[in-house]
Amino acid sequence: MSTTLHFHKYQGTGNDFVMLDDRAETFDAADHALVRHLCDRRRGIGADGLILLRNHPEYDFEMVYFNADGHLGSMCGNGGRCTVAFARQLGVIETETRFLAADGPHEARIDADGTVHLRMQDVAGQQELENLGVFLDTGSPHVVRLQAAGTLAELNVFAEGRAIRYGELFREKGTNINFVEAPAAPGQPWQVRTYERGVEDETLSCGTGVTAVALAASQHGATSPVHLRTPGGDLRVTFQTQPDGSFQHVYLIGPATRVFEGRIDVA
Ligand SMILES: N[C@H](CCC[C@H](N)C(=O)O)C(=O)O
Repeated sequence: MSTTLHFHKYQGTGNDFVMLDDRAETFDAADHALVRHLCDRRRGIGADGLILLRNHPEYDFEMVYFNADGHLGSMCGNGGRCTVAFARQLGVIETETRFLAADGPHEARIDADGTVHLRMQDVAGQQELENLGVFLDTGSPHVVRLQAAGTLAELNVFAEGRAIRYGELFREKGTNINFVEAPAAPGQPWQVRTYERGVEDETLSCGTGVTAVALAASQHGATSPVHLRTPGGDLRVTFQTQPDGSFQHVYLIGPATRVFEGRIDVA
């Protein structure tokens, strides 16, 4: 007997997600094949990831994020903003919230124009990687690699990202890789293109990725707020740098848009 699954589709700067209202906890989170199918752009709905919104006894809701490969991911910044917008659409929250995600509690608020300010976890610091760039954990693992001026648009992010993700350093757990070009003139944004683990391809934008880029950019003279431009749109990151090199009060700020809702047949 086939059943239908009611879903919503959201996107934040072009990073897109299937959102399921799973407050009744009927979705089997161990069904990786189903998540993969729903995220399939030819046979399913199509998305970079899938998110369950669930009830939680101590928070407004819990966000359970899966990568498009069907496996539970770590934190997703664009998905986090979309989940906040979805929670408001469902009437679970109004304009401010405290919710739980894979990397711990998050606070967020929604502006009148729909912009979501999402507080990220404090970040302990960054690690130098020889001949590669820096590594930071912003809820998900990220390499930040600075590119020479004028080279980002032509870069083969898929091939270069894949080589690092499956290279010796990261093969086992994988990593996301952000390729970055510094602003050509003051007031212009940092440009970012990201290869995402779990999607195993370039996505139009990655929220934890631009967060990592903004923090890394502070070592190259960038000050909060940092403006970032991804192929899918613009984001802002604000933060405070501590004397020990850690980062606190980290916020990812940007849009979260509902695109459509529908039903899909599932076996
Ligand atoms: N797109 C997400 C990142 C998902 C993280 C995932 N790709 C992983 O590390 O497994 C974001 O906006 O932060």
